[in-house]
Amino acid sequence: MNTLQNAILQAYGWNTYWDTALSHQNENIQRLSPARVVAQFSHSYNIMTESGEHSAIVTGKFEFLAAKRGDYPSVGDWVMVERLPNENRSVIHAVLPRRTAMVRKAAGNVIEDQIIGANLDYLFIVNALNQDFNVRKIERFLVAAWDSGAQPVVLLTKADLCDEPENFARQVENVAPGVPVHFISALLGQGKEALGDYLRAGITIGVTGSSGVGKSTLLNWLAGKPLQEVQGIREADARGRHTTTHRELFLLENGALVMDTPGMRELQLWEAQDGWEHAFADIEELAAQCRYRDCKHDTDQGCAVIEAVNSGALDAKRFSNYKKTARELAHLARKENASSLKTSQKTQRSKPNKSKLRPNKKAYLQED
Ligand SMILES: Nc1nc2c(ncn2[C@@H]2O[C@H](COP(=O)(O)OP(=O)(O)OP(=O)(O)O)[C@@H](O)[C@H]2O)c(=O)[nH]1
Ligand SMILES: [Zn+2]
Repeated sequence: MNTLQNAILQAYGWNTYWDTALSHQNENIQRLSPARVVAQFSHSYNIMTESGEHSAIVTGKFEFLAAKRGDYPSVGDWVMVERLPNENRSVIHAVLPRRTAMVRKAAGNVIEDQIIGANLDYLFIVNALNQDFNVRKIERFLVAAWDSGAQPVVLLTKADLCDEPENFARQVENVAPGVPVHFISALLGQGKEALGDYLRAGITIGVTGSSGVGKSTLLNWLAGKPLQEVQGIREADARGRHTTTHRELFLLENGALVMDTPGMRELQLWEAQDGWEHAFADIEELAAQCRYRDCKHDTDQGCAVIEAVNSGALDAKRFSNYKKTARELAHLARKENASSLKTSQKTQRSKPNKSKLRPNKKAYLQED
């Protein structure tokens, strides 16, 4: 069938990009049907197929071949499935290569990447215009956004509580040159028009920000109704009772898709070397002018960064956040090296790119 003509797949974001991506997969994968993951449970998924919502599990072979947590499907992924005849169930054979991915490194004894949202076009970074306003937090969410490949957009909510929002916007612009900043008041219903640029048919948007900044309020306001109720397709279960389908990817009336996963709500620290360099590009630029190439920016011995802090050209707080983030990333990197060393000693046969967190450009699991 022509997947580009299917109204459901199209509504969930299937387009020529994905059609081309699929054409690069092998024939066994091409024979399957595409579907998008709309919710994730511990051992199963809800997916949107060309004939509506199904529950799904991965095949035994998929499980066998999966080397790490990030190989498994995640909300927002396009998966290739076999639909079981006369049932609202499917089995997942493969994940199409992710266009963007929000990756969280779970720091435990073993570092495992966790995909908390796939194929986002935009990441809305939400911060409130009250005493919770925190430009350092925005900086860190930006690292995550740049690293994921999604385009960041800063939304300053609760604008009704603030007399001079422009002051706050300037602070954001200082740490995030070029990143759009918008004011929102869900209370007064202000600021929706500016979001029209992002909320377009087939575009997927993630929402992140600390607890209480107004994410749920924002999402419900954008949807026009409480989201879980909007999308909660009521289905009869075996006993004939009604249950509401759990969702983490929602289709709004204007055609945009919004992702609201528990993991994305409160991002921890990110494995995010690339994103970090991008978020602190100004400091990296200064660092290039330090006298010593391995300058740690601790003493002012020819250190261009310290010099900039002393002269006021660089905000001391921004510099301290830079150092703090650097230390945490270094700590995670050490842990990762230690754990991948352990794994390779244990198995002796190395699986490709095991410790690499960036998404592969090939489908995670290929049928033979
Ligand atoms: N004054 C004002 N209050 C708002 C606005 N948006 C949200 N709030 C309030 O802020 C509080 C927190 O809002 P939520 O939407 O629950 O925040 P959240 O970010 O979803 O919080 P978590 O669910 O903990 O992640 C609620 O009491 C909202 O009514 C706004 O635009 N103006
Ligand atoms: Zn230096």
